[in-house]
Amino acid sequence: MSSPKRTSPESVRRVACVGAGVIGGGWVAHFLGRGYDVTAWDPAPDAEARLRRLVAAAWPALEQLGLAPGASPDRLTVTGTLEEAVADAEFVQESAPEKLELKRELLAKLDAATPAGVVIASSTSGYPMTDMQTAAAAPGRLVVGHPFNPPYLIPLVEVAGGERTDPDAVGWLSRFYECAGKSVITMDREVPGFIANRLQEALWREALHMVANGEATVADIDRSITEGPGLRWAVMGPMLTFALAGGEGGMAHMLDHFGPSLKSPWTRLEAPELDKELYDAVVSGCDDAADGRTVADLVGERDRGVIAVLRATGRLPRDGDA
Ligand SMILES: NC(=O)C1=CN([C@@H]2O[C@H](COP(=O)(O)OP(=O)(O)OC[C@H]3O[C@@H](n4cnc5c(N)ncnc54)[C@H](O)[C@@H]3O)[C@@H](O)[C@H]2O)C=CC1
Ligand SMILES: C[N+](C)(C)CC(=O)CC(=O)[O-]
Repeated sequence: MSSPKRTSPESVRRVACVGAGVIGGGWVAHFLGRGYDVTAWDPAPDAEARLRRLVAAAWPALEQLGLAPGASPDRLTVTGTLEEAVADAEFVQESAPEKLELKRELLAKLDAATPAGVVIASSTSGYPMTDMQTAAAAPGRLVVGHPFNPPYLIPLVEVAGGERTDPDAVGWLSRFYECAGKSVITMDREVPGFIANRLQEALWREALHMVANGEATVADIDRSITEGPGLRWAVMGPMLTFALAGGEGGMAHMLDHFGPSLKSPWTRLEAPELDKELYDAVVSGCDDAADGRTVADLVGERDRGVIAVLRATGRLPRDGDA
């Protein structure tokens, strides 16, 4: 079967956003800031007013991030029907409520209304595309593109196809998001919750246990992250952060020293077996991620980054402040 003709990711100019709440509206703001023409459709009676307020509120942040030439909120058209929104689209982003049956029906409708070949992405927070593409006539162009709130500020988007998704559509979507200024993780298989939401949910689950047991207050939970590991995570992910906990010995020393604590009652989730395969994958993964940077380089980078985050969040005076 030959691949359908679609505009190259670099040449896309017209984007449609279907569902314009918190995330759909955030996508609209992002694409407008990047200089695209955006059409949007949402069935709620107050959707257009809400969307235009969201875009206006986001615009100062978009200006600070740097607008693309010609970018303007005036390039947003809110349509009266789903069909009008997607009629000329070169890419469609679906951000309707997280209900499986609704997504199935909506993706099938979008597939029927969108020009052949055009890729349709779903913002779903966790449904595998295999479960959502069942009713579509052309499921090959349906891909998950999971953003983070707000999509105009948080760079990450996770891309994953379903069993019936055409691999070319996955590759196209990843490249398109890169052209649109996103930081993309392309997954080669479906994992419910993708990568980041699985990590977030593990933390969230532990937090809820502690609140339910009266072991920590909601404020304790939040401060334990914003004044603790969260500051480092903005600079370096949990893997390299813990590699630095091993000092000059890096992740291997960290695992030898603290690996056995995986089995401690620190977590209420079941721990994986720290066998040799996992040990080696984590150690060599950290070496790859360091990409030639020494421990001293990484320590300097982390420290400068954490100080910048402390300044940016007003916990340290900014350069030039009295
Ligand atoms: N809120 C968040 O932090 C994140 C949400 N997501 C995902 O984004 C999607 C949208 O979530 P939110 O924006 O938070 O929800 P929301 O409730 O803020 O917005 C949903 C919008 O969809 C509209 N809608 C209702 N039925 C529709 C239909 N049949 N077709 C098109 N639009 C319809 C609603 O009027 C509403 O404006 C969900 O799949 C969610 O899992 C993804 C990342 C983060
Ligand atoms: C709460 N949530 C599961 C909808 C969050 C996300 O999906 C991503 C985010 O913005 O953290």
